[in-house]
Amino acid sequence: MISAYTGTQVRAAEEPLMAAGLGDVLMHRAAHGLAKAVVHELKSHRDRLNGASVVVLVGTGNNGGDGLYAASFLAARGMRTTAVLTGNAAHPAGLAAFERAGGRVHRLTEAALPGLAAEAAGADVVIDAVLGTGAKGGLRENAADLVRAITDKDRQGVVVACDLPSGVDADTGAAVAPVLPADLTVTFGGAKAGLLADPGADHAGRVLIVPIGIDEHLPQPSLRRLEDADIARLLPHPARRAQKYSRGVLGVVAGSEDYPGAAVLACRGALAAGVGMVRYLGPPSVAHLVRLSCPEVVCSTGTVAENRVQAWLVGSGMGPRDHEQLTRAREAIASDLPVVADAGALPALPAMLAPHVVLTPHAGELASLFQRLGHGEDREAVEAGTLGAVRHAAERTGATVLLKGATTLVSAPWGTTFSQADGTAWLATAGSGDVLAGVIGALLAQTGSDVGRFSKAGIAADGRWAAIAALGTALHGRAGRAASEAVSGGPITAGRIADALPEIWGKVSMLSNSGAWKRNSHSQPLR
Ligand SMILES: NC(=O)C1=CN([C@@H]2O[C@H](COP(=O)(O)OP(=O)(O)OC[C@H]3O[C@@H](n4cnc5c(N)ncnc54)[C@H](OP(=O)(O)O)[C@@H]3O)[C@@H](O)[C@H]2O)[C@@H](O)CC1
Ligand SMILES: Nc1ncnc2c1ncn2[C@@H]1O[C@H](COP(=O)(O)OP(=O)(O)O)[C@@H](O)[C@H]1O
Ligand SMILES: [K+]
Repeated sequence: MISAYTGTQVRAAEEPLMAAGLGDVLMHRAAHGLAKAVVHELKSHRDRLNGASVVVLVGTGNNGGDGLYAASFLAARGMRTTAVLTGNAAHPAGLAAFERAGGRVHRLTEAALPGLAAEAAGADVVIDAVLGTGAKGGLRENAADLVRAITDKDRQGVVVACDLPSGVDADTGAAVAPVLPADLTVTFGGAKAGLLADPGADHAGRVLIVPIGIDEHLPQPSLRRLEDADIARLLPHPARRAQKYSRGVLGVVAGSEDYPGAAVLACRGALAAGVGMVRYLGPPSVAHLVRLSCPEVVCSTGTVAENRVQAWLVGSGMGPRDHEQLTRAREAIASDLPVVADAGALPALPAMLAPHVVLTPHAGELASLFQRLGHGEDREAVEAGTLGAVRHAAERTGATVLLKGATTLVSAPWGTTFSQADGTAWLATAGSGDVLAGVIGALLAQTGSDVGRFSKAGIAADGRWAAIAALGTALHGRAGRAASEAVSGGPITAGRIADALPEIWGKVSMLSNSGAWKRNSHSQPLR
């Protein structure tokens, strides 16, 4: 599991060590980690480190100090290093170390700007050490002009951000332009939440976490990301004496005369994600198509209450005129069972929901939801601050909210938040969200009542709905990537995501099963 923290949390964790006089030690650890990462980047791009050119953009605070110390280590290894001081001061000890190591120092003035921008654009590495966790707002004046000038040029080398790209908010991921987009962000003490939420994640590139010895002082993370080992631990496996009902039944209320395909894709997603059975409720023409496409699905009639299931999926491919389906959706939401409420169900929600109801809007749908709730956040505002938006929506509705996008965020109403970025942009294809809703529905049906599975992984009972939604997102993303890789990185259709999912499930599960497999391979076969 990747844990991420707000800037304030990390600074508070540094506090006891600072008070013990270890501030310099922390900074040296950070700077060493940054320098090592730069060397690693350089080695993957060129044969010799000697003579490589490094330009470090330096701010007035400790972030600039990290950059200067890191650059001094690089200068000592024979690299041509230039520091551009963007403010009227710089970390004194860091600057002295840099000058001792033979680095060149330039102050950023209007006159010097074009030349320095050209040097940065031509450098093998640019280190962005202008602003870190202490920043308020975006880059000021000259520094902003310099970043614009560098961005406008054809760059040769890589950009490495020190702690976070300057202009990105460490807590929220909101960004104030201009931001120099990084290929790699080297972050200290713990990942900053803003690196795992868009638009911050857009600017961060790859993220490397450098430990600086503050782990024991870090609080509960503000944001988490499931990795392969977590997925392996959380995925359900049928007990030896399982039968289809004990494995979980998902009721699907989706599709309409206008969008029958959504029902099919939701069912395919659910079937691929290991559910014991899918029961479909909907118009006869859609049920006919579902039967033809997925003969495994049992099509039922009657009300929601008349159909026994462990979880519901409602809303995919439904419109405002699909009254019978909307009635079913409302009944499912009012039941005490876990529910995924997707697409067409979102406008039909009651004012107050509970965490076992998982809403799955994209940014546009979340903006519409806010407008119905009397809040002014439009789509642009949601996209400019996805983490704030998803948390606000969860608090306002009482539901678990999953905001879809390149980075998908899931928030429980009291703040357990997950960020998953497992997929590929090829997932942005019609029907992809229907498959995701099916996958999450299937996982709710299988694991919703299994509180122990999540508590063993450190996830509180009330946070498990968000964890299940994150788990589904992680599988969906990985399946999309695998489907695209199967066609050499080419485009995919939504159905392919479902087709690729069982193998992804199997491969990831082998991580947790490997111990048992080893034991089995040593045991004698029965004769
Ligand atoms: N604690 C430690 O020992 C460790 C800290 N570490 C490192 O320290 C970083 C945090 O350092 P920090 O607190 O000095 O803040 P930082 O992000 O450098 O910026 C604040 C400075 O910039 C200025 N400024 C503010 N806003 C601005 C703007 N919009 N545009 C321009 N300038 C602006 C503001 O001055 P002002 O002009 O407002 O008076 C202030 O001087 C952290 O991210 C990590 O890299 C690591 O080494 C681990 C050990
Ligand atoms: N650029 C992207 N990179 C990765 N995943 C994406 C990207 N854009 C969309 N997705 C994912 O694709 C799915 C699209 O869902 P949705 O917008 O509901 O599509 P539809 O309504 O057509 O089914 C979501 O899971 C979303 O997170
Ligand atoms: K920075």
